[in-house]
Amino acid sequence: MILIEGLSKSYGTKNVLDRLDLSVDAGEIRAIVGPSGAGKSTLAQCVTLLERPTSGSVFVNGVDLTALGAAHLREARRRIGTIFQRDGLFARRTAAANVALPLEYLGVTRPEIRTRVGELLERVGLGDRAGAFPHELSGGQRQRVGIARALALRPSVLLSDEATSGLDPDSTASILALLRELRDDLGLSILFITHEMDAVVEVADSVAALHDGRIAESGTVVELLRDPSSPLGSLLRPTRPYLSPRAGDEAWQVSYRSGAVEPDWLLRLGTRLGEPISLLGAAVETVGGEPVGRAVIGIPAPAVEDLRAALDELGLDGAPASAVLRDAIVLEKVA
Ligand SMILES: Nc1ncnc2c1ncn2[C@@H]1O[C@H](COP(=O)(O)OP(=O)(O)OP(=O)(O)O)[C@@H](O)[C@H]1O
Repeated sequence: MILIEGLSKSYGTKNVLDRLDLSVDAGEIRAIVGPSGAGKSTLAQCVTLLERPTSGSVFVNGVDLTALGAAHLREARRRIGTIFQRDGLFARRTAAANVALPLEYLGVTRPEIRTRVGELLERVGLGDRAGAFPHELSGGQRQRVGIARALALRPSVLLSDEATSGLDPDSTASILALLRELRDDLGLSILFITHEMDAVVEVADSVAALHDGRIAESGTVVELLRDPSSPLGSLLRPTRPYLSPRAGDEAWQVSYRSGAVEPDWLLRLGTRLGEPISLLGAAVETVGGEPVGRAVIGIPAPAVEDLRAALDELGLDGAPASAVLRDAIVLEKVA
């Protein structure tokens, strides 16, 4: 697991990370989001200590990397695999030879390398492309080779910095599925840095938004999506343009508090309030196996007073749509 405590990083007078606390458990994918320049890559580099933190500690599997000397740090880094947006493969080496590289550096014997590389390429679904050169592979396949290479030294932690950025939707989906497999099969702690909110919802268990070098908001993806007042939740699944409410109606955003919401809740709400409720927009989906739903509904003004209690009875949370959208826009601008 990764445990980051009070991590600060400055470049000269510029404070990029400011007393940041963060953890990623074994078998957890934790996403880090934030706009360009928020410090996401700096965070990844501080975890491997490629950038030395100005202060604070980085524990990987209980060992404080900041306290290690050069030799022990080199050894500890083997437990951390990294994948980046650019696959970083050597063009003149085959897929197999690229994956073999970390093992060669370590002096592993040739027969052992052959066996291990075969296993790794199978693991990432490229068992039949061992002899292919990078230019003969698709972007998604090259990224898979990069992942196989990152796994060569059996890391317990994987840092993924924009690994799906620039890939086509199919390749992105296959890389995300592979990351989930690695989380589940190998129990990896995966720090997943991205600016792609759909990828976060697709793959991450939890997510933290970086803002001014600190965590502005964090939580499990499902919790955030279920919280109608969460700016990060609204950033993950932005409310799409919705229909205008009828004259005299107010627009409210509601969300499922749990998976136990009855599918005919809209009808029940109208009956309970004795007023016609209109559906202005909705998205209901399964995230990490959990039902998650958000909708914008139009409520006749006289019914608003009873609305919260009625929503509560149905297992729904609600907030005026304008306030939720305003907060989300603020977070998007500042984060
Ligand atoms: N070696 C460095 N020296 C000085 N400043 C740096 C250095 N590396 C990063 N920075 C600054 O630190 C800030 C955070 O950069 P970082 O690359 O971590 O952001 P990011 O959130 O990963 O951005 P992006 O999404 O564009 O990759 C930026 O203002 C950047 O200019």
